[in-house]
Amino acid sequence: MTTETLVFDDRDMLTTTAAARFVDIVSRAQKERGVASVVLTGGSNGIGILRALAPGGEVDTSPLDWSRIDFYWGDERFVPNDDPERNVGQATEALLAHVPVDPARVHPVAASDGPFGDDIEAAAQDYAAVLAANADNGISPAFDLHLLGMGGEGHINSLFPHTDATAENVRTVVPVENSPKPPPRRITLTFPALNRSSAVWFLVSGADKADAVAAAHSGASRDDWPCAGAHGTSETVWFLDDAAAGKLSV
Ligand SMILES: O=C(O)[C@H](O)[C@@H](O)[C@H](O)[C@H](O)COP(=O)(O)O
Repeated sequence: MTTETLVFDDRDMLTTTAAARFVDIVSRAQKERGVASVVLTGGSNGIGILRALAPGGEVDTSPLDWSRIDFYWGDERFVPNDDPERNVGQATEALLAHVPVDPARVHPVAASDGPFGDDIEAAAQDYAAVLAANADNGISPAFDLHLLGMGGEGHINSLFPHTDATAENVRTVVPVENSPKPPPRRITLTFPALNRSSAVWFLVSGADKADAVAAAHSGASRDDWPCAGAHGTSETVWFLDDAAAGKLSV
């Protein structure tokens, strides 16, 4: 397993470089196995990479077959389907509506007005079942790529410091009822699901993230800094801008 830390002058270079490497990793997986699996994330950089991949964006996506990618989400806000806070809505607007994906391979988390209504536990269990149904081990897929944004206190997906979701070691998907960051109700993949990914990429910009980046690079505990607990089985890559890298010792 390799860990790489790449530092860019600005956020556009960060997302464009990550988008180009997305094309490489996904097209390689498609050559090897036919189908690739990617876990998407929200936040400005998580959506920024999708914009760079969209038609008219900065990156040549011709090596990719969009119809042979399974798309999952690392977390989702448990709000109505048409709420602009839904990560799936933002990803659809940025990319998925503009490329020929296979709708059967797009796996959104249920919304609060979806088939399980307001029952967040049932919705989380349903997403765990979706993962299990698509997994070689019957539990969780070995995703080719899991994208992550990160908050200033080190949260990734909806795994916040000192919470049950961050401590979870068995379930692959859990509900979060009182997220410190609004909206309070979310559904998130946990470390057992995240850490089965082949590649885990952090897309992080801004000086307010510098403490968390430094903590993760110096072996902090995942309970204090959840970002410190995320690793790909083949690679972990930190895509940082200068400001986010500001507290790394070189
Ligand atoms: O669910 C959320 O509230 C956000 O999606 C959040 O988790 C976001 O991904 C990070 O805070 C990074 O955001 P930026 O990329 O905008 O810094």
